[in-house]
Amino acid sequence: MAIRELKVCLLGDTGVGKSSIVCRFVQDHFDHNISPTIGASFMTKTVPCGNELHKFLIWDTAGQERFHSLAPMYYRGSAAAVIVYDITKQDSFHTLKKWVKELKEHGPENIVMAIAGNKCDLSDIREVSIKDAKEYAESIGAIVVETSAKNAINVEELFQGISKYFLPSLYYLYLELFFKLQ
Ligand SMILES: Nc1nc2c(ncn2[C@@H]2O[C@H](COP(=O)(O)OP(=O)(O)OP(=O)(O)O)[C@@H](O)[C@H]2O)c(=O)[nH]1
Repeated sequence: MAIRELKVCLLGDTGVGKSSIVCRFVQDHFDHNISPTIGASFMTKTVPCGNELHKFLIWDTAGQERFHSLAPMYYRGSAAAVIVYDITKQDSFHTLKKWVKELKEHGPENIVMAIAGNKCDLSDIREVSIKDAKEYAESIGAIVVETSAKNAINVEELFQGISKYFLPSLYYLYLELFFKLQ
């Protein structure tokens, strides 16, 4: 099976749960006392998608403002960016919009953008509505999903959504099938 490597970076305010999403996805684990990321951290996970394997090379960046200038090192060359906000913090949704603007101005052309509204287990104290998030995502052509790293909601789906963008076109699938049948 062919392996496709996909560099993915996570961006967003400090404390929105970027590291927790990665930890849930890669290790299926949640740590209540997780420390803020310093600089960035790197993890990988390989998942099947269609007739190939996708190896995610995941760069989890630090959300604290003092690390902002490092971000281009991680989004440069990325196939996709997961931009995370906390559904209980309107400010974090504002920061997400700033990241989208930066990606559009300085990020790779055609980067796939996926928005994750994290901490959906705290939906009773939400400050950002699903409607607002969906409208915004649609306006920039991004995938959007509400996640909970804590309760393992939609984390797999978030990365599956990214994976689908990189499936070979149907044409190539048919071609492959045709030659296999010869
Ligand atoms: N209730 C709830 N808490 C969460 C969730 N995800 C993360 N947290 C908590 O939010 C806090 C921050 O999580 P992190 O994963 O460190 O956030 P981060 O975005 O990586 O933060 P930086 O590394 O500073 O950029 C921690 O106390 C987590 O336990 C979630 O889905 N639900």
